[in-house]
Amino acid sequence: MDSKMNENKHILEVEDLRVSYHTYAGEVKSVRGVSFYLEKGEALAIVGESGCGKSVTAKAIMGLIKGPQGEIKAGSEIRYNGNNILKYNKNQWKDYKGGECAIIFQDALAALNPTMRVGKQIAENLMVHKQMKKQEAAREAVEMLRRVGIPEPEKRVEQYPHEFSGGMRQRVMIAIAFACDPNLLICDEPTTALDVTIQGQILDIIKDLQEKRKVSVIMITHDLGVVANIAQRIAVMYSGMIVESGSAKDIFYNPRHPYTWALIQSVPRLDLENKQTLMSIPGTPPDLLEPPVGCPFSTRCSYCMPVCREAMPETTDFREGHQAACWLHHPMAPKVDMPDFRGGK
Ligand SMILES: Nc1ncnc2c1ncn2[C@@H]1O[C@H](COP(=O)(O)OP(=O)(O)OP(=O)(O)O)[C@@H](O)[C@H]1O
Repeated sequence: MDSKMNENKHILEVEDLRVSYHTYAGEVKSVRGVSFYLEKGEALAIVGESGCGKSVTAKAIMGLIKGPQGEIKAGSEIRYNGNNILKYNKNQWKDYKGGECAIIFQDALAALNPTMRVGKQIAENLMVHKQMKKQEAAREAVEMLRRVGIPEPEKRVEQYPHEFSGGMRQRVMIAIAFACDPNLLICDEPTTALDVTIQGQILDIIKDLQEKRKVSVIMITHDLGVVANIAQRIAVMYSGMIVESGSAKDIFYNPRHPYTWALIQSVPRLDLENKQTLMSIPGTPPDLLEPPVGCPFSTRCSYCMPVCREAMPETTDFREGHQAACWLHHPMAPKVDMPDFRGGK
């Protein structure tokens, strides 16, 4: 990737990110050479099963990997508007974390301050990041709650987080995140704990704010179904690596990695009506204490060839921006029948 050429287009470029945790059991290699970019104003989804390194990647971008247990390996780069944030000094981190990027976690109750009324929590952000006066910030806090769909916001600003339902608390988190007016928003499983109807409402709010404010979004989820309407591009993660990435259309209709095939077959598709059999992926992901030398998916892959257990596959480029790391795409690999995901009625 030519970083200079893309500096104006890409708000974020992650290159060869490697993150480990040092535990009593040994070194957990949580993220093992992840590279991706995020264009200004776009929404990118990072999708994969639990434990594949999605949250650790998000934490690295937010500067939340703490030593001595957590270590970002030398050679990793996270460039925000062209500058490697891993080389930031204290003040640069403060500006970046305070005003440039925000994160929405799955567990809103843990992320909110239980001792402070929600209106005050939003207003404080507005006072710090938008230099508003107290009264103006209090008025704007009401407006922000209204914008994220909280009824009777004038009353609700006076309440504490425990007085809100799960879905309403998630809306408060979104309001707080947007109060900083971020250019980059990371949503880490923002709807996982919520029921399906509320999930849809929360995703709509994020999508609406993203489009109106031209915020660049990274949406992290284990559920491919969640990203279909929100993400323009998708990166599929497995065992600390990105195994496939491309436009949402490429990933849903023309996926090239057997893990993506398995993921898609585990998500219900409305356009296939009753023609689809849902599958779960047999087996478990590899232990990140001792990741395999070959393709990490080889132990669960029904297309596995002997070479897959011996060496990591190279990345193959397909259509523009669509890549997958799988030996099946080597020009000399035996031809196999790939599943057809074009679907439709
Ligand atoms: N503080 C930590 N100490 C030790 N290991 C950790 C720590 N945080 C994460 N890990 C390990 O790093 C790996 C990746 O974890 P991560 O939380 O990024 O997964 P994930 O894909 O976000 O899954 P989930 O959705 O379940 O959080 C896992 O094996 C996890 O056990």
